[in-house]
Amino acid sequence: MTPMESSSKDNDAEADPSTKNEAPPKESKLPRSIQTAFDAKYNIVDLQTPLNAFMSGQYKRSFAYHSLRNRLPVVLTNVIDTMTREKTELVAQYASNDFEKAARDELKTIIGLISQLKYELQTDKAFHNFKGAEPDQDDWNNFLGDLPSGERTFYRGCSLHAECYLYRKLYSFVENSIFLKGYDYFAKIKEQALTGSMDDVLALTKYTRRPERTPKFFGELLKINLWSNCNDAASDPEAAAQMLNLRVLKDVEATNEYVLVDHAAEIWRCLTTGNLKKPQQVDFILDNAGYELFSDLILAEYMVEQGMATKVRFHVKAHPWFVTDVTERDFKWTLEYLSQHADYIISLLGKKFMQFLDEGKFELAPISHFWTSPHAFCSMAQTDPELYSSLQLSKLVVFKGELNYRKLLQDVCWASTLELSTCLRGFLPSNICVLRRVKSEIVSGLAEGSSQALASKDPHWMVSGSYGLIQFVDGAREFGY
Ligand SMILES: O=P(O)(O)OC[C@H]1O[C@](O)(CO)[C@@H](O)[C@@H]1O
Repeated sequence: MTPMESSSKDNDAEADPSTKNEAPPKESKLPRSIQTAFDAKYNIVDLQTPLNAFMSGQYKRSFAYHSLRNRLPVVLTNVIDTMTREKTELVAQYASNDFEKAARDELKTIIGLISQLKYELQTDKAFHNFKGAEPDQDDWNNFLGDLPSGERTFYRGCSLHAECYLYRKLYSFVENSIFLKGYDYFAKIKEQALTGSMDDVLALTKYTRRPERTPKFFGELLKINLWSNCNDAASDPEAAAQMLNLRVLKDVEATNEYVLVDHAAEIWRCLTTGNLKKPQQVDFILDNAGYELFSDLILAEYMVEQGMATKVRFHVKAHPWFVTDVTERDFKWTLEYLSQHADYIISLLGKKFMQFLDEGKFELAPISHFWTSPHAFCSMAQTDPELYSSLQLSKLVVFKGELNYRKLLQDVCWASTLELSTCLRGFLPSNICVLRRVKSEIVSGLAEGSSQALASKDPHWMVSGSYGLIQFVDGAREFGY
């Protein structure tokens, strides 16, 4: 992969190789000699991701390398374990008695395909075309075909492409099966993410039953929402303790020092000015299920009840994705679960959300394969003009989480001081809001000197998940929205 040329240089990226872009090496379990042999074999260079380059596994000191080497193989192993563990249950659920043996054999084949995928990941093999009945097959195959030949493998390519490819391939095995179509190997993890957080859910419910229409309270809700993205625990124990959901609710202001950019006032202004008699739609590009989705629903409820939105549209993933991302089934399951909960106040709220859905105050956007494609968002207007136009109808598009952020920034390590609006490279269907915990070396819009100061305080600040961003880009300034 060729680093993108640019004259601008982020000094902190150059100053100390042990700071800005270093992955957390302490999590590696491999002896040094084996790692070295691996690195030599696959041309891994002992560098951080250069400024203006795509994130890629070829840079050993990057989070991308760490993810490909240590995290993604574990994801695949866990899926294999889940399928093996649930074999009997799955066969009973998906095949009638007559087909039990055939279903068992198919499951075995799928497990074999996943092992093969893991092997390809671990030996930096080339991406393969999709050859089944995938509805988004043409788009994927064209995309893969257009990649420069040197960027078609897991470690040589942009890590956004590699990760998306991995999750898409994984689903294709189930999707192209005879018996297991529709099976979500991540479903139980997602359900547990909610059922295991009911104390947090109850606390947030109580916290938000006082309808304060003030910018201050709205700002608090944005922060609560930002920190609700907690599937990857922060590595800094002090920060981690601060970000526990209940702790956040106890004292939201105490998390301020971890919010690196806070554009809450602009977001408030965007939703409370203009012709409020006209219908006003807000779109949420969702991230994770569990407590995070619950806090999305709470934020959306607030927007609707305070007249900031007449409708909130939720965009979900077309299939299991990045482990905990919300699919349509997860969304509906969540509302169902809440509405039937034994706690009266939670069940009332669940029923209220369902009623919002019936009344059109909440809406599930049509399923789009764009969100599970490898494309950066700057290509949306060309690759999915329909989706782009539908977002143009929105007053505000809220992008949740790390992966959406990486796609907004094309997975490029821009200089940390570059404005978000510049990094979007023309993607601006409407006003944009970003709520994101920083988990990889992709960032924008920081004040001069800020990344250097953070790096000297915590060398892992970019990958720890301890810091967050609440960013806003004003679509009106560009297009008179
Ligand atoms: O759920 P989120 O916030 O999108 O985080 C998932 C992302 O974070 C990472 O764990 C770190 O970048 C990636 O593997 C993945 O892109």
